[in-house]
Amino acid sequence: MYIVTAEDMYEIDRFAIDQGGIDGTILMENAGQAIAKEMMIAEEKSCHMAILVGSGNNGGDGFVIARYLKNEGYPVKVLQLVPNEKIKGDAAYHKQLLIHQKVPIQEVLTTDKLLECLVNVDIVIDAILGIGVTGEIREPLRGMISIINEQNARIYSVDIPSGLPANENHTIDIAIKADRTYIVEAPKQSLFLENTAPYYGEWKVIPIGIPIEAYGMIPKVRSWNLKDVKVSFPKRATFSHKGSHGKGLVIGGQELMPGSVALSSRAALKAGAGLVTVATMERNIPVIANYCMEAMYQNLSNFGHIDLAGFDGVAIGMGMGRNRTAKTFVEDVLAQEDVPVIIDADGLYHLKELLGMLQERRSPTILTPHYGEMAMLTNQEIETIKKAPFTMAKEFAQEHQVYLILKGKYTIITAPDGTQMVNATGNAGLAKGGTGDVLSGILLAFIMQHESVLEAMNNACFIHGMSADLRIESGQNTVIDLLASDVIDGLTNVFRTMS
Ligand SMILES: NC(=O)C1=CN([C@@H]2O[C@H](COP(=O)(O)OP(=O)(O)OC[C@H]3O[C@@H](n4cnc5c(N)ncnc54)[C@H](O)[C@@H]3O)[C@@H](O)[C@H]2O)[C@@H](O)CC1
Ligand SMILES: Nc1ncnc2c1ncn2[C@@H]1O[C@H](COP(=O)(O)OP(=O)(O)O)[C@@H](O)[C@H]1O
Ligand SMILES: [K+]
Repeated sequence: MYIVTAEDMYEIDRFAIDQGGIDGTILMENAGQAIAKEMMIAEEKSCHMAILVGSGNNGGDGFVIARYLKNEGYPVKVLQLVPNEKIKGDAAYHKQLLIHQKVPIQEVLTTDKLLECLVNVDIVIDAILGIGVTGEIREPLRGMISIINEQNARIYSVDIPSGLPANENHTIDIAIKADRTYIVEAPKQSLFLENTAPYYGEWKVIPIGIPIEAYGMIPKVRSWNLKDVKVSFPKRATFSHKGSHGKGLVIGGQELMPGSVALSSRAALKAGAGLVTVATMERNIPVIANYCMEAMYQNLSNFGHIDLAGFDGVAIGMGMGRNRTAKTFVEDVLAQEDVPVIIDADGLYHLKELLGMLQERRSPTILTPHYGEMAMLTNQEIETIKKAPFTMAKEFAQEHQVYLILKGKYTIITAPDGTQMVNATGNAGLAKGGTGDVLSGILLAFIMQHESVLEAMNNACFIHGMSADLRIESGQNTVIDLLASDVIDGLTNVFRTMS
């Protein structure tokens, strides 16, 4: 599933029409028909539906939906919120089909009239504005959107809640607050942003018959799914030995934070790493070993140099602390260019002063900031990152030539060439200390076992979230009591589904 901007979507449509020879009216028919069918599954025939249409192609989808619902015997009324002369092109074609079918279309041009029309309506189908919205929402639509949001009726939006921008880095003016959105063909960026996602309500993507080649025209942003994981997940060879599965080093865990590296190292082993060594403070070793007795230990009490020779991957920074000596380790590790390095948590704090070293590295560097850490690394406000996470992540990864995992409800994974993936697994149970440490451990195991770093990152994020999801779905945990250690234990159930 590709994730698009409004401009990408228009380009894809154009390709389908110009190169694929599919008429725009057919795409509109496909969209409207498929959405109407979804509505028929979701709603009883006794429901009173009002289909609200605007001037563009989004309104055109609305005319098609009305035709199919009416045909099936649903009591629908079509409210056209713009004057007749504004309905043009493909939308006008589908309006005409509706007229042929003797479906009345009411012109509703004032908020008062709209209020009258919405009395006794159970369901509003919002086909007012799509991805073509620009600037501030103008009257009378502005007032109308406000009124619609105040109704008790359930609201189903077509493609995007009307008024909401499709792209990141736009200010929300006023928009429909949908209960459910039927997204036409491909999710738009705003579906994945904290401030805009809630407007969509539940959502479903409706394919409309665009040829797959059309996606070759746009920058690749895709969501990673279980099928992708199954294809790319490495098989464990029957004659393998512990050396075949990677020798990983976990560095971190200052005196008051032994749990962090304990979680990372145990997660790495549970995720299949062959051998894991933990470099941490001497006093912490017995505590950590109690939780992860399969790991080996190195004493970090004397800050200085750690020789990475012989290791296939390193994860550094979890619970490492922010004192200056800890920074020397990050610097030391980055300078040893031949080993892939994952930098997390306090390691990112120290990295802030070492960003210049990143471009020089010959092996992959993987950074795993959450939004707060990303703001720190880029000298931006958290709100700025939240508003444009795709762009911020891409610019950073390309500038510093790093792999970047921007962690959140939707995690954005970016390669140094700007390729982006979105991971949607995981739930609010993960919003708790230690879950990021677990992700670092899984990542360490996977980068040592996958040929492609990007696939390793995608699979690590997917599986980390899936483990949390399965714990909740199976009833072993709730989103309240889920612990980072439960996510590690849950890996068994995830790997069971991989074969
Ligand atoms: N071939 C295609 O392009 C297809 C498009 N589809 C639908 O078409 C939609 C995009 O169509 P359009 O490009 O016509 O865009 P819209 O349907 O969003 O309509 C844009 C129109 O809305 C009005 N408008 C824009 N900003 C406004 C504002 N701030 N205040 C008040 N009015 C404003 C203007 O009259 C503008 O021309 C998609 O969201 C999707 O629903 C689907 O039918 C599938 C095929
Ligand atoms: N609401 C949420 N829904 C889904 N995943 C979440 C949510 N909150 C956090 N996560 C995931 O949990 C992890 C938290 O990482 P992080 O903030 O670094 O935790 P810590 O540093 O405490 O270990 C990330 O993988 C993030 O994507
Ligand atoms: K809409």
